[in-house]
Amino acid sequence: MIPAAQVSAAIEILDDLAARRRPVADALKDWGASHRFAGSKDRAAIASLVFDALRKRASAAWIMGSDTARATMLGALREARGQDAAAIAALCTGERHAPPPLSEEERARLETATLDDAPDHVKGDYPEWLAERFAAAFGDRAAAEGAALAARAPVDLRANILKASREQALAKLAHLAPIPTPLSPIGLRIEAGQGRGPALPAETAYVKGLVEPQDEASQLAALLCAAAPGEQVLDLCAGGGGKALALAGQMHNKGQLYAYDADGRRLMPIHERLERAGARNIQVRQPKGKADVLADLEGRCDLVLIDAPCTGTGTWRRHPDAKWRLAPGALELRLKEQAVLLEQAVRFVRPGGRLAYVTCSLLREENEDQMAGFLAVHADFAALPGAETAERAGLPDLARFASPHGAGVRLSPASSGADGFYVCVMRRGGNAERFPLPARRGEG
Ligand SMILES: C[S@@+](CC[C@H](N)C(=O)[O-])C[C@H]1O[C@@H](n2cnc3c(N)ncnc32)[C@H](O)[C@@H]1O
Repeated sequence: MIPAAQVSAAIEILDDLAARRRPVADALKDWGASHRFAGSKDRAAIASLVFDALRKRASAAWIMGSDTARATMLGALREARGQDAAAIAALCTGERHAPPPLSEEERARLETATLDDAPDHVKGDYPEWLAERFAAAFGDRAAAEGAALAARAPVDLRANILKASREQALAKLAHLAPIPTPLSPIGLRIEAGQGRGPALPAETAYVKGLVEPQDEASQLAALLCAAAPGEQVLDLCAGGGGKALALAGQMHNKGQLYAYDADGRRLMPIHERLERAGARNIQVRQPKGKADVLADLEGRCDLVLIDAPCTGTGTWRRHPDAKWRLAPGALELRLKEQAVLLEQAVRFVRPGGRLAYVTCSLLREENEDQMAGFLAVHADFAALPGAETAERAGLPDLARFASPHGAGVRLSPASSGADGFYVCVMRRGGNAERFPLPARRGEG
């Protein structure tokens, strides 16, 4: 397909999304099924255009003065890809499946429209209903934070230190030109291009378990829990096991990690991942109807991790359709689930043990406010200041990400280049001496 035809296809898919309000992956899949002539490179290019249009949906519509699929795509070619009016006009010839030519108004807008007078939620490409919450989280940096969440994300990998050091993983993947991540001592980064990312499942380093895909912020969230070899750890929301695998690495396969999730189906990928990673200290606890499958862990855990269900506002770079599909009701639901989980976790934390609460959200209600609510009724828990959490995890550089709004550490793409994440480690009253010092990081 010629590039202009790819743009036409992207506009068609954006139209479909607007009409049916469904996940972008479904719309792309359906388009592929009904256009079998399109090869994998074309599909990847079209998907990339659609994703860019979704990332910049509000700002593109603002500069074009319209929120039709065509206007959004044309505006995004400028806003996301830096194409000028002449380059966009050259695509819109109306010939051979190309979009129809630019109207005079479209051309003028592409040449001169600016975001100068746009409100923050347009400058930052986030939903208007979240404007107040972004302002509460970031003050006058809300638009800049939103804009960073509307950029493309790099591909981050975690070196699986059970099998290889970061240096060894970098060498094995040298043909992909990875660089070390700036904050995680075990991360590798492959910068984002416009096309397809690396075909990771075909890489020997991946097949052999030397690396796992994991955003740098998610790696840091696990590292900040400072799980130590020999500990008893419960991952209460283990899902596909991303954090559990990182924790097993920290523990050097020593001690025991219990991986549980209320939704047993979400645990399914974990078994194959454990195998590949060579993680031998993880016991998967599958939910079994009403049975209390974690009863034996009561009061025994050195560390309980809640990787909580959340709005995912911190991961919008990777899921740009999610920000427009997020509804206020979903936020309310997540807040309730988080509060329930915090209560459920309490019974497993031994005196002197830690409770780590993690979200990939940037909203205060899901983070600092949720912690304040919990701590207000659990006097036996105390939040470690963000700087101390960083220090104890052997990552003193992260002290600068201590949340300005309360307990915990907050990362965002604008502040750190990684996804948005929030981590709060709390200690339960008791023998503080037993809080172990972290193991040395990065050992192969
Ligand atoms: C953010 S995801 C976990 C991601 C996972 N830890 C990872 O790193 O790949 C949140 C998980 O919490 C689970 N969950 C929600 N409520 C729960 C509850 N009350 N008890 C246990 N798990 C719950 C969901 O099923 C979901 O898999």
